[in-house]
Amino acid sequence: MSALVEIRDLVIAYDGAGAMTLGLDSAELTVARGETLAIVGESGSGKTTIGMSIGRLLPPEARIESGTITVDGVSVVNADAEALRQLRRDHLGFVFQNPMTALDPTMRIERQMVRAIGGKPSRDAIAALLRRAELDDPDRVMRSFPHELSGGMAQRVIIAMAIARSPKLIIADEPTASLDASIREKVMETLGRLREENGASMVILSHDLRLISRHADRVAVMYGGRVVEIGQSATVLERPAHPYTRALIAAAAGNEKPGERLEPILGAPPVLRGPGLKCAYEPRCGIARPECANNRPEARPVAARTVCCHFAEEVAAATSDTEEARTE
Ligand SMILES: Nc1ncnc2c1ncn2[C@@H]1O[C@H](COP(=O)(O)OP(=O)(O)OP(=O)(O)O)[C@@H](O)[C@H]1O
Repeated sequence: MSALVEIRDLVIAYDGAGAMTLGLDSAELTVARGETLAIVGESGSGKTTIGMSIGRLLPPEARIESGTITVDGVSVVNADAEALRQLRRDHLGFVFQNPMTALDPTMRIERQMVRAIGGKPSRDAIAALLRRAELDDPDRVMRSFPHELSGGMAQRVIIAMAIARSPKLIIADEPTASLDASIREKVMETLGRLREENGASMVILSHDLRLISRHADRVAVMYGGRVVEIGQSATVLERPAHPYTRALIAAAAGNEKPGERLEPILGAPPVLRGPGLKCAYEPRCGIARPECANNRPEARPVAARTVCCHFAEEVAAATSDTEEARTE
């Protein structure tokens, strides 16, 4: 069966104050049916741009320069206003980072749920949906205004809204980042369970590598507006083949050994003013050679994943040696 989402050679530009910035530079991504795919990368790598491009929910200053995006075989790039509305309403569900800004502060939850479900749902139907999102006093929640709920409860309301029309794809942008650390895992579990019950796919945009290692089937690592490594979560996160993925893991909180400090990634991510002609990571890369500054690496299969690095075999071999030494 074909992939649910296919993004090919996508170039998106932002027209800012006097300068053009590329948000995506020939990005490629597929989301399989029923899978959970996490997109990771530093701030500015292009996660939001690629995630929001799936529903063409980009700000007005964004332009799709070239490339294709299809969801369930339908072109998102060429869709007219009505087709787009239908796609967003019937096939996509969104969970954003901050539930308090996603909810309307002036409206009780019941009315907001009615809008999300569509038609004239009964109170029982709304209560059942809230209960599925593990809100055990749905009557009280329905009567409440958003500010009367805790952050975790508000995010569960957003999750209930996101799955209300049984979407084929849930796009979750840092779904637990604004929540208390103690409830993040539980909210993620609810989201994952509802995704599974609905047979939907999910794309999670996140900085939290530990969270996604537990909840994503595959991981796409973005850098400089491209997916530079993509594969099964365990493969990519335990034995990275791109030097940037390796650096991202070494810099991730929770990965420090006792008495050791995290290794920050030196330098800053690029701000792209045009299509890259070389490896965008080259100025920060510890193993860069002249070839990296002269030729842009294209995506290719290496050690059971797809990676854009001229020296991916070398990185993969080094990381699997380290992994073996650690498990011996
Ligand atoms: N509205 C905008 N106007 C101009 N440039 C933008 C705009 N939105 C994003 N960009 C630029 O596009 C590039 C990709 O940004 P994007 O927001 O997609 O990254 P991100 O990985 O989602 O970052 P974050 O984790 O901070 O959300 C960056 O260089 C960013 O500065």
